[in-house]
Amino acid sequence: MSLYCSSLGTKLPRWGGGYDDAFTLNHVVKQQGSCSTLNLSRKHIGFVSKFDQICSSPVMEDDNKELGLFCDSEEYSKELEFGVKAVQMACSLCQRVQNTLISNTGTNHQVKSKDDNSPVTVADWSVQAIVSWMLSECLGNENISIVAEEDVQTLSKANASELLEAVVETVNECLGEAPRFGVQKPKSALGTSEILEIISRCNSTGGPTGKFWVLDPVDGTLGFVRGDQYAVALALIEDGEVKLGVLGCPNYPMRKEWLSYQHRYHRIISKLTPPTSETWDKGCVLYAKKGSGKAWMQPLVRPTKMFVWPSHAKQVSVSSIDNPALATFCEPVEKANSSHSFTAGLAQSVGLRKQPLRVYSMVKYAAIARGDAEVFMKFAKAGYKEKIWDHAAGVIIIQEAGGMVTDAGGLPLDFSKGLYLEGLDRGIVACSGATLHAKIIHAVDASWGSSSL
Ligand SMILES: Nc1ncnc2c1ncn2[C@@H]1O[C@H](COP(=O)(O)OS(=O)(=O)O)[C@@H](OP(=O)(O)O)[C@H]1O
Ligand SMILES: [Mg+2]
Ligand SMILES: [Mg+2]
Ligand SMILES: [Mg+2]
Repeated sequence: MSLYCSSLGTKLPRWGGGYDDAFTLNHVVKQQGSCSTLNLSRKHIGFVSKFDQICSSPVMEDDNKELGLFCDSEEYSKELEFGVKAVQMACSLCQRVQNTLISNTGTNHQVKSKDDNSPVTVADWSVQAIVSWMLSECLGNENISIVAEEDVQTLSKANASELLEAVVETVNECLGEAPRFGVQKPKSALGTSEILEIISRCNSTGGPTGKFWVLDPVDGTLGFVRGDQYAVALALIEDGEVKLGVLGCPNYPMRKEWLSYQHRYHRIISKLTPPTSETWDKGCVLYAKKGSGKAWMQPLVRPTKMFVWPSHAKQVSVSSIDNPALATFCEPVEKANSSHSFTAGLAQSVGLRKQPLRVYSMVKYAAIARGDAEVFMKFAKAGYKEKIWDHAAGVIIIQEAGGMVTDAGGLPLDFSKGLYLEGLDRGIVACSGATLHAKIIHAVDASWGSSSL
């Protein structure tokens, strides 16, 4: 493997490991055409200048070994690449399904109700099939273990043949597009039993050891069926720690103010910018790798365009606002999912003055990571156990973008205990910075006793 370097980057303002004299080495380009950015501390600066001098000429493999850095920076790089490709493909699938749902060309069989009355749609199962297929196909069948939200019980029922047919058609239509994302499509269309097997293969139960993926195929399904915000969330966990997060937000608006338009949003946007417009109006995929100190955002791949990894990514970081009066806090839309009255009390005691931004799905995590909001709080009813797929991708992306995510006791969320965030203290608090976070944690303690939660 040869590496080429074209420029020495800027001094980093912040360095996760505590170094204050670190640099970014930009544009290290592998022969295969994939790029990465490395963070180098003072002790590596000799190599940086060496790279700078040999600009555009190959670095010998021995140099790479000596640096010992490329191994680090390349850890999980294949997983990240195919995780992002899978989420990009899934977003494109979801957009098609949501368009048919809200234009009423979709029929009732595309949405079902689960035992807990929450909705599940053709898109939830189809995305789970696509991501499961992609990861197995591109990263090797034997290594893949996936924890995911959906199972095939409803789909396999005798009276669900129309639903199953719709899933098979949606999955194959999406796979037909695989070459646009740099992935070979299957030689022939996948059959019904194959698709059921691919979906049900995502039956890992997580835990403290080993490597597994965590997938929420459509997070905020309620928002999805209402033509509003939703997300596709994929994370990689190893030995109980989230290592990668990828969050697709197909309806994330170009202007943050439009986040609060809720279901009216879709109609407004389609009037302002018709889908044929050359200017892309909405949608992004965010991703981050543990310990990199960076989170990235890509636009969604436009229909008919080719996806080239990792081009067009832009770094995102959290807001610098730490004055509660200027901060925006977000929370779930549904009162059943988080107590609006408890967070209203907290907001008042902390001095958050703006109206809460109620948004479906992990788009709330995306809003914090992009710097469009400063606080996210969720306080579910007593007895509700938060699932790992509802948080893993969002947590790592906020952390790498410079923010903080803990439970209401100030402890990190524990992804090592299986399907649930066992031991979660009261609720989840995500903030752009430590000042706001400390104020909220303090306020929770002060008002918890008098709450009805
Ligand atoms: N009772 C209860 N309390 C708390 N949380 C619950 C509850 N029931 C479900 N869920 C999970 O909430 C996920 C959706 O969260 P949101 O933040 O999008 O909520 S909201 O729709 O905006 O109200 C939702 O994710 P999806 O099922 O992927 O949409 C659920 O996993
Ligand atoms: Mg969810
Ligand atoms: Mg879901
Ligand atoms: Mg669900």
